[in-house]
Amino acid sequence: MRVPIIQMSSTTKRFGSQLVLDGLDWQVMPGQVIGLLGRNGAGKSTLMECLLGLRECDGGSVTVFGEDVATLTDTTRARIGYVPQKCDLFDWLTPRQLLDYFKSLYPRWNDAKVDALLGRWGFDADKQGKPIGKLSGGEQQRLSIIRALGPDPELLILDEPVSSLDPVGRRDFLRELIDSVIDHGTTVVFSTHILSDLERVALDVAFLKDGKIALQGPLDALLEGARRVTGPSAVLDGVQLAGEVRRQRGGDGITSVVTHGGPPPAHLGNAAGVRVESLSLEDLFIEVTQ
Ligand SMILES: Nc1ncnc2c1ncn2[C@@H]1O[C@H](COP(=O)(O)OP(=O)(O)OP(=O)(O)O)[C@@H](O)[C@H]1O
Repeated sequence: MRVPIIQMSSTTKRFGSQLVLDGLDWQVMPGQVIGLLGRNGAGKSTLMECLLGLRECDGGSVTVFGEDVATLTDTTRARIGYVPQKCDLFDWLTPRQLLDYFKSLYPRWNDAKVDALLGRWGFDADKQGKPIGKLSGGEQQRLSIIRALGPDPELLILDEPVSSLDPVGRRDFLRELIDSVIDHGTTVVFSTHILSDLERVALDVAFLKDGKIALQGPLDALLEGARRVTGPSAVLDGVQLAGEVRRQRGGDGITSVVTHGGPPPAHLGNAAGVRVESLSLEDLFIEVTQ
């Protein structure tokens, strides 16, 4: 039996009176590559911090590699790579000193990969000797990614890893992710607002809404099945479509239904006044997170 790498059960997290994670249930299986989507403030970073044990939850349980995150062993921590949304690097160290420091903390460290990435991502000798605080935001983000990849993690958690990167940096990062991370069976959870990046990399997408995973599935299947069916309320009301995401009845007698279950039955699709449109990932994002 395959055991989930991440298991969140009835996970709750509040900040004061604000409920951010609301009894969230989520499983991530070995080798899954999941794009985590949600509006600003939906709780993606909070979810990631909770699943890494960096934030204490208020209720429920979170296990990673079968261990309670509140008491993760060093051995298990060493199997996880994390790129936070805000760079958490030590400003006064140089990139080389930072990487040497992290190398000393991990039982396994891939020098060849780190050196190759430093070379390919513009860290010449000068830059490797410059205090991190004096690097640009994008350079710091690249370094944060290299640091996370150094120990060849089995689980990689990426919180908007490309937000400061220029298009070339994003392309380089995505290539690295596809060629040497995903192809090696690493389990990846990453959040991004750049949907075109996600379409290149993610095999699955999960939408976070109202503190829960509102919808999750293989990206291809979701896109293949996503439709907006609009038509007279008299025709659409009372008919439940497969995979309904949202249903809206306008005051003008028109009902709009968003589904991820493919086209509606032919008799409905061909009914007078009924229009069926395929949806892009952006459309689906807007509809699911509305
Ligand atoms: N330390 C904190 N103290 C109080 N509120 C917090 C804290 N961290 C996050 N929040 C609140 O929790 C909510 C979720 O924040 P979070 O950063 O997890 O969202 P997000 O989905 O990652 O957003 P974005 O897409 O903008 O990065 C927000 O409303 C935020 O204001």
